[in-house]
Amino acid sequence: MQDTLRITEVFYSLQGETRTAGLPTVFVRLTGCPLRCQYCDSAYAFSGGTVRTLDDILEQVASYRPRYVCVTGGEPLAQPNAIPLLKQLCDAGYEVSLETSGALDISAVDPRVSRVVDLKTPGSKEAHRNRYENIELLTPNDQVKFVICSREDYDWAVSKLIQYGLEQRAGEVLLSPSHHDLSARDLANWVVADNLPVRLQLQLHKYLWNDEPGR
Ligand SMILES: C[S@@+](CC[C@H](N)C(=O)[O-])C[C@H]1O[C@@H](n2cnc3c(N)ncnc32)[C@H](O)[C@@H]1O
Ligand SMILES: Nc1nc2[nH]cc(C(=O)O)c2c(=O)[nH]1
Ligand code: SF4
Ligand SMILES: [Mg+2]
Repeated sequence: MQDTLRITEVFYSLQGETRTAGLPTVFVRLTGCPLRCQYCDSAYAFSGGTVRTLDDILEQVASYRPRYVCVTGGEPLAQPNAIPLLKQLCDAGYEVSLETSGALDISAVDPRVSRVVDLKTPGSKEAHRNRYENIELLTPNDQVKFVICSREDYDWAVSKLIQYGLEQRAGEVLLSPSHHDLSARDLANWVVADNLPVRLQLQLHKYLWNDEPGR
């Protein structure tokens, strides 16, 4: 029996988020998530999907001849075979990133992978799922993200930034407005007013293609 994963979609687009925003990237979206963030834009990946072998997934990724590959979901780390998938993508020579909720242990992820760890804010309604042990594992190859729904979420994110010295641990600290909840302009103005050591990130793909799946 070959290793398999349940997959919602594999597609080639422009990375809309994180430090590689704007770069052509293949996305591998794994099916299923144990969280239910109130803002989730990928709820179509909670169920369904197709069971595929790792070899089959790697073959489709290779067909696009990409430089960057992003493994996302759903929650990728909810499937144990996400770990060998990430390793094999690195072995194939891609620059690999992983989008994760931060609710599951990130320690087994190949160190070549840039782990994008979302610290869930109170506005997500899933902040009780944060696994704070993950913070100690972060390296400059990793990124921490806060999706901000309100001024209260922003103040909470600033307190976590200071409490854990996040900008010393991770290569990037990203603040993203929750799409439909908060204007990017308000968040931008708060970041400048407070002179924060963070990067504002917008979801570029939503400006380009709205909220279509597969983009
Ligand atoms: C769909 S999740 C999949 C990976 C993983 N489950 C996680 O939450 O990181 C990918 C990223 O999109 C973010 N996201 C989801 N819905 C969003 C929204 N409405 N506005 C801004 N970011 C959103 C998540 O917070 C997460 O950082
Ligand atoms: N273009 C594009 N960039 C993305 N970056 C992270 C995404 C995600 O859903 O995790 C995503 C996505 O869905 N589309
Ligand atoms: S953890 Fe990620 S995929 Fe799961 S509900 Fe939250 S944003 Fe959506
Ligand atoms: Mg998305």
